[in-house]
Amino acid sequence: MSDQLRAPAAPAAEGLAAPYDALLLLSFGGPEGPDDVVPFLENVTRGRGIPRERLKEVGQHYFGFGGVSPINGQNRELLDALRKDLAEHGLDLPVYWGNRNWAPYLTDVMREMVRDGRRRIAVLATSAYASYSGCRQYRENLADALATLEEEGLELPRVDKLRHYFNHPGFVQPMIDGVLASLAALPAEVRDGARLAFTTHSIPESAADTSGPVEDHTEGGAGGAYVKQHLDVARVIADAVAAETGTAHDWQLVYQSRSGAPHIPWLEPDICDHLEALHADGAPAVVMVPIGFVSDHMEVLYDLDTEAKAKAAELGLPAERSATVGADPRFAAAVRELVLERAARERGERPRECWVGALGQSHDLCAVGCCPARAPRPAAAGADSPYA
Ligand SMILES: CC1=C(CCC(=O)O)c2cc3nc(cc4[nH]c(cc5[nH]c(cc1n2)c(C)c5CCC(=O)O)c(CCC(=O)O)c4C)C(CCC(=O)O)=C3C
Ligand SMILES: [Fe+2]
Repeated sequence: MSDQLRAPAAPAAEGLAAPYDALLLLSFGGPEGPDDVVPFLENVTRGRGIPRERLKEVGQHYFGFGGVSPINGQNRELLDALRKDLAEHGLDLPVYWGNRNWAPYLTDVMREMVRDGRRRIAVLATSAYASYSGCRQYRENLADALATLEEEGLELPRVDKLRHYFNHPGFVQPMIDGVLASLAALPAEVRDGARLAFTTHSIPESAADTSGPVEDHTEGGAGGAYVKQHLDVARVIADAVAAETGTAHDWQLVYQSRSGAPHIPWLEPDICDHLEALHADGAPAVVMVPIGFVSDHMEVLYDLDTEAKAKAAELGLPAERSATVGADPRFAAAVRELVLERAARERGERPRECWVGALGQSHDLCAVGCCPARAPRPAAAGADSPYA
């Protein structure tokens, strides 16, 4: 474990949540039974041009698990962990939960918050990195919800989206422990030679290139913030694992869960192709580390635990999948710290920065042009927000 990771929590953790009077957990949503699957996929893909074949295939992933996505259960566990952590720290901050694609829907929850008298809302999205899907799209969802409340004549609350937490120690440390546990679960004779395959959601190369602040967008498709942030986290985890085990495991960042039309380039290599390459290279074992996912989403249960594990078995390659952060108490504590440090900055104070790796602390407010959409739409909680 590096010294940086041992660092105590930011002093902001002792502060108050003012000006915030509520915390909103903003997530993707998922089906809770077979009848939900098709309407859920229609919600996800409305206007996004995903081929029918791909939708049928993804529907089968959900039906294979009884039509139930793990994501809502994971969010309920996280809510419990957050409420427990806040209560233990004497913070009387109500926590709400709303989704982009399934009940409880964001707009309904925001309406409830307004009726409960909430005026200033801190928002935690269940996506740790910069990208259109993981950041701006949530900001568009917030703007849509505010627009609806405005039409209904309600007084609008102010919403602030908490910064990207990919490099927060409370997000990274549980994953380091997860990798150590997966290495320990491998047969002793292949453990030292095991490779680490860090995985995240593939996105279109064009979306990757334009992810993050404009000054981060690089010429020639070398990748914007999305790839840089994942590489940073992967390096921190690999270094910490090497320090703990005394063995430097070769590692690579690879991708999973590609959708979209085949002629459009998405980030590669895919995890299954990577497993073949590792096998051909004589790797004795692999640990798959889903750093791109906050909890065990369907992408983790199907694309890694089902499909990639089957590929590894076919190759005779011992493979483990390490744990996602989920409702780890250290992550719940990190969320509290994110709220309190932002609250302190909103009050004009300068709380100590809290991050690991090489990229530094992420911005509070997305600048104009950050993670642009293909077709520009209003987005809240950024420099280009039409709302206060
Ligand atoms: C970067 C990223 C994250 C990580 C950040 C974050 O966590 O937000 C993420 C999360 C998720 N994606 C999810 C599900 C789906 N994503 C799809 C489609 C797409 N995802 C994309 C990107 C991402 N997605 C993209 C560029 C598309 C193409 C269409 C488009 O441009 O929008 C489709 C359509 C079918 C398909 O094509 O796969 C489904 C069903 C679920 C729920 C899983 C569960 O039920 O547990 C979660 C958490
Ligand atoms: Fe997705």
